[in-house]
Amino acid sequence: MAELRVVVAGAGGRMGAANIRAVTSLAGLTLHAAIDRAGAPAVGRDAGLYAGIEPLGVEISEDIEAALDGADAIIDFTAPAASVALAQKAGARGLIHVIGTTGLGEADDVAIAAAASGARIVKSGNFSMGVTVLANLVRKAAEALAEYDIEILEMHHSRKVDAPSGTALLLGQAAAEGRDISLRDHSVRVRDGHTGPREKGTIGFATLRGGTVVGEHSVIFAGPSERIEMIHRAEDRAIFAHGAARAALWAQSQPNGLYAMTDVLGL
Ligand SMILES: NC(=O)C1=CN([C@@H]2O[C@H](COP(=O)(O)OP(=O)(O)OC[C@H]3O[C@@H](n4cnc5c(N)ncnc54)[C@H](OP(=O)(O)O)[C@@H]3O)[C@@H](O)[C@H]2O)C=CC1
Ligand SMILES: O=C(O)C1=N[C@H](C(=O)O)C[C@H](O)C1
Repeated sequence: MAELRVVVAGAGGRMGAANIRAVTSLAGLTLHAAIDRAGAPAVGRDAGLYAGIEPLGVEISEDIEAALDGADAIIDFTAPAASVALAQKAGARGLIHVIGTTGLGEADDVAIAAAASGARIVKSGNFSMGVTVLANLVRKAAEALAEYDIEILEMHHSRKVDAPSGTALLLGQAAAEGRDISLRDHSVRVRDGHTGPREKGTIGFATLRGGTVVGEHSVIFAGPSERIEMIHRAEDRAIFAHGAARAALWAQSQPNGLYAMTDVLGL
């Protein structure tokens, strides 16, 4: 099979750099173009040098349409509005679109699902193998421990702009599926002041921010006289970038549609 020609979106960002390193180091992919927000400081810089590796001769560009000409796939860890716009372009051109962006609203999700009629879109709040497997374990534990209270705690670096994290919501969704309830109707995202006792059957979220933490998530099942804690600690952004690259390669042999990382891993 020919090498997959990948456009890395958000090339000037933390994940953009990790994605450039992954795409240029893994077999089966080639860096076709790198793009960033119009006017961003990375625009005009060599994508390799910006990502801390050797020069690649690929300049980070703000011209999205030119970048997509001749491309097969977009790996996109940017911002919600940018990801929706890229999904629509991927749909119009029949591309593969891997979306790692978090903080998407309901309208964004609807627009991305609509774009997937013309594209192969793989979207996940976390592209690591560890979290994808953890979500399956959480679903099973939530079902088996039907009476236990579920709390999800996450900590990320001080530059993160959305909360709860996409991963916390993904794990919450897995727990809700295990309980056969709607996460939207059962989640408690903030506690402050005189809250009263915990409402039975809810899924609580707590958010910590600070320093350079790549990403830590705990799912706590608290029952009578015992507690189970499932913890994932991300140590390097390469785990997300490698998962995204794997998703792009997997999507090559799929029909148009919207997929999750569980589909990629066959879970
Ligand atoms: N699903 C997963 O596995 C993971 C998801 N993420 C998510 O990925 C996203 C990015 O994270 P991170 O790299 O840390 O954030 P950064 O802020 O470091 O990077 C985001 C990049 O996207 C750029 N950008 C913003 N708007 C546009 C646009 N319209 N077109 C092109 N580029 C744009 C930003 O430019 P500028 O700064 O100039 O605005 C920046 O370079 C977040 O939503 C984060 O939560 C992160 C890690 C793993
Ligand atoms: O913004 C980040 O950094 C991360 N975002 C994702 C999330 O919101 O869960 C994934 C990872 O935890 C890092």
